[in-house]
Amino acid sequence: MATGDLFNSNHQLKPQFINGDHKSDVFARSLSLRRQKIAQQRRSLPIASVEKRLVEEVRKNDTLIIVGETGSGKTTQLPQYLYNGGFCQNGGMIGVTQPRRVAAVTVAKRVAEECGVELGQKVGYSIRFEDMTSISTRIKYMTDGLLLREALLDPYLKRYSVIVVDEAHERTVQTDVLLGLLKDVQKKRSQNSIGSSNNYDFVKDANNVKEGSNEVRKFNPLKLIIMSASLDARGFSEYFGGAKAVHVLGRQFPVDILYTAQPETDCLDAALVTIFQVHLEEGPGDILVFLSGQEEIESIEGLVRENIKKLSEANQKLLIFPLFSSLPSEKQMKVFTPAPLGFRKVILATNIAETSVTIPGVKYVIDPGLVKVRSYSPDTGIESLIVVKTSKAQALQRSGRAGREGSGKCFRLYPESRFEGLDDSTVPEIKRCNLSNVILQLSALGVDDIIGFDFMEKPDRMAVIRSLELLYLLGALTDEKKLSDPIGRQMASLPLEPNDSKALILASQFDCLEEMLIVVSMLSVESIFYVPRDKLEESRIVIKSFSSPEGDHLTLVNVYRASIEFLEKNKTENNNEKVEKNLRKWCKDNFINNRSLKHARDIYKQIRENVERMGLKICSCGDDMLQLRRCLAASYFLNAALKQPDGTYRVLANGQIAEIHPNSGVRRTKPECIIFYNLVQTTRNYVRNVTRIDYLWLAELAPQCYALKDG
Ligand SMILES: Nc1ncnc2c1ncn2[C@@H]1O[C@H](COP(=O)(O)OP(=O)(O)OP(=O)(O)O)[C@@H](O)[C@H]1O
Repeated sequence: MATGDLFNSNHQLKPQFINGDHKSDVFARSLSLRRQKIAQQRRSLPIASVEKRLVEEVRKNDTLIIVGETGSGKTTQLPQYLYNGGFCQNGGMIGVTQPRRVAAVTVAKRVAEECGVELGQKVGYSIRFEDMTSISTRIKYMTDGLLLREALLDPYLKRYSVIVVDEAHERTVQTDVLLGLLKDVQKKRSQNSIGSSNNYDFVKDANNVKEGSNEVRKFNPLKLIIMSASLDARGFSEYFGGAKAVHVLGRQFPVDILYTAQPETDCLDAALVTIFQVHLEEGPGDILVFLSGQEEIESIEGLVRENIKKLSEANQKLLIFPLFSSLPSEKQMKVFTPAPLGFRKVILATNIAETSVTIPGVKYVIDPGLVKVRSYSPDTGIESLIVVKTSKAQALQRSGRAGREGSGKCFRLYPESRFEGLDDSTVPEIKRCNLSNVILQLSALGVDDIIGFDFMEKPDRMAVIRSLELLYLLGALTDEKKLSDPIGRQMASLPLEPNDSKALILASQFDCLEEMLIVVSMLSVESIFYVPRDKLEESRIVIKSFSSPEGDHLTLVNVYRASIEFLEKNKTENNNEKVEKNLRKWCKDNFINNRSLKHARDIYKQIRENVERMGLKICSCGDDMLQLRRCLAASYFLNAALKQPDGTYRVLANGQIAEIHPNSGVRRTKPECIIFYNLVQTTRNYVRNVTRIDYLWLAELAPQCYALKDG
């Protein structure tokens, strides 16, 4: 490896001496030490002893199922073995899908480091709104949803010689759709194969045949690998026509599993007690706690902070890091930085840290055994999040996060008898979610018969019908259930939920696309406002200055505009770092989550590029937001609700009763008729992100839904 490569690598090291000529020497030496350590770690992984055999199996089988213990090295090593085994010759790529963004990003970083290359070159990642790849990328980690999107532009996925579907046991809705699609792509590619499966010489011209041309396409066969630590190998093998399954035996380090003697009634309290028990009684090592959501994480965070203060000074060296999906990625990445010497990290995470992720330093896992999942009722059309028990597969993945760099311990906050009673695997998401996005994407891929699509497990018929109805009402599907042109096609090309895509398309007709881009971007991130517990009253007054009496969507526009105005004013600074610093202060003073706002700005930029490419007219409605409200009514008409005499709201489309969420700016004024962005079900039904509309607009702007019923 050339020295230049070493210096380009994406390492975390900092030289210890920084004066004089020693600087680069010391730097190179510590880098070389780290590389030696990594090489040695790689060699000691259980999967290393079967490298040759695995490559051979992939050569011999077009589809292979690989089951191996957590931490055995599947995710990080297999793609490198295949690369070295010649599967990327002449431009083919190895694509590895992950159910979660954080895993795709962190694993890509690690593999780039292991290969000694700069991230984004030979090894890269691609997730929604973030592409870290280049033409040189050969090993690409990505979310399963992203590969689905790629299939829209490249139905034969011809850039890929191998696709690895990692953590397939999670059975996210995207994984399930992807599996059906990959099966089909694989069949089509082998029918038009340029040679045997052993031949991995990509024939350039054959792979560059234009879509839709009459030329005979010739492709390399697509190698497909399905991988997990806790897989129902038989089910997957049957689905793939008796595909071969191989097991990688052994784990690198043992993990002790401990259970409670009795069931715990208060899981949060049990988690809190266990955190301090580990901190005060166990040896060095970081703690990873699995919690069901942001709310639980924030409440435990507060409690841990309070309790730390009660400890002796020597014991106060405990650092807390939250980790959940709506946390901006820079903040998520902080979790992966080692704690300073003498400190212990406690990471409070949702199940985004459950699979594939290695958090350096973690030795202890605390698992209350609960997880928040999507649940969908085809009867009401309401999608909600509910907390359920994990499956055995999930419990296994969680304990697998300890013991990655040495032996570990996992504290399950329930008795062993409960573990025995858990389901083996999680109910596939496709059985419990709104399918409109999936159907839209499949329609764009030419799959019109959703019920007949080769799913590993069929979705609920009623859920399919509901989603078809929604897409039809949005104008995305024709009477024949085919993708409409241009609306449906345009909607499918945007990386958003169907409702949001439709809102953008309509907004260009309502001359408020500029504002709708802001609304959709701001709604794509969670919690634009950040309110510390001890400043509730002060924050309320400040936030009110952005607040629009007409509704929360408009408030979001106000916040965004104010931040842009602030940035414009500071432009003269000519110093980006200073501008960013000023903006951070501005956000802090205004109780705005700086990271969320930045994230929203990035998303805005990307969707704006998308709609520009589609040729939509971008106009601003200025200060008169009437058009924006009308456009919201025209797009989110199924989320319209009317005030009831008791102050609650009745959702017109399905009769559900809900209250306006306490965080909404119109909770007090209670408009007669509202449009909301989402309905969440906790102990009560709450509608969030609410804006006032005129009831009469519904029949005018959404006659397909309201003219007959209420006209
Ligand atoms: N970012 C990292 N920092 C330090 N070590 C890492 C990192 N990523 C991976 N490793 C090491 O490589 C080992 C193998 O990780 P890998 O993700 O390939 O395993 P896996 O078999 O895919 O596990 P899982 O099923 O849990 O995803 C880990 O146990 C750890 O020792």
